[in-house]
Amino acid sequence: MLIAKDLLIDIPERPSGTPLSFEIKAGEIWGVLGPNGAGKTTLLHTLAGLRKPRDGEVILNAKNIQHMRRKHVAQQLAVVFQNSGDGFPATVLETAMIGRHPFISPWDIETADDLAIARDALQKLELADLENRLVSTLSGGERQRLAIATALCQSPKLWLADEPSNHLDLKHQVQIMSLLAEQADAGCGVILCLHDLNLAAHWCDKILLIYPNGEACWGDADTMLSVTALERLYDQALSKITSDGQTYFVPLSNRAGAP
Ligand SMILES: Nc1ncnc2c1ncn2[C@@H]1O[C@H](COP(=O)(O)OP(=O)(O)OP(=O)(O)O)[C@@H](O)[C@H]1O
Repeated sequence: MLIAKDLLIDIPERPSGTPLSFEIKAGEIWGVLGPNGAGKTTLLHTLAGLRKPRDGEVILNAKNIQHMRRKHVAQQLAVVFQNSGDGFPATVLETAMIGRHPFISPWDIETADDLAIARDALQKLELADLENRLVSTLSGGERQRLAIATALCQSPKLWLADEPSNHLDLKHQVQIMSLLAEQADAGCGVILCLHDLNLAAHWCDKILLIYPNGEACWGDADTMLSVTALERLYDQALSKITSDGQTYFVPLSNRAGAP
């Protein structure tokens, strides 16, 4: 679905690091992990064709994404940004409908089907009651769910989401990750930037670790999520706990009584 071919992301004044060569296949969930500033967002935007790579290519369904029209890219791929600004004043429903724009001709307006898709997405994200509210009045978690509802309206084959659990309470974190897993089960490819190692351990099939010096490595989640690799990645001592067959990573601190 999406192939990175000898890809070097372009972070000004930083060495190029490891060329990235991997394929995100239908049904896979990839987690991108790394400390603040390592380049996760830059990688996601490069994979989405929003930033030019320093070198190499991103191939979306057999075409170089840099040579594709943005509308054609948006018909296949949705991006959930880390912080979606307000832009111009719009209601929740109007914002969700933006997800239908790649499928609407320049002189056409949204159809009843588009409206039904948007309302269905708002329902799934528990935002139906807020459809007439201005986005500027939403809480952080509601905005995040709206960003995901808008992406859902795009019916993407590929999801690129930058910290999709941002601002979400525990129930909604699980709900969003379940939704993304359902999308993967239905044949989508999913790539997520994550700070939560436990979400990564529970939901991701593949992991890409990206270091501030540009080094990177990737592979199956089981092998990538080792304490040694993660401690080096974050420069932070960790403990790994297994309970009911699930793996959890806990940061260690020196505070008395802390884990
Ligand atoms: N236009 C720019 N000029 C110079 N440096 C930039 C520019 N854009 C981004 N950077 C730097 O590139 C690095 C990677 O940023 P990026 O947002 O990709 O990191 P990240 O891994 O997503 O971080 P976080 O976990 O904090 O969200 C950062 O050090 C950032 O300051």
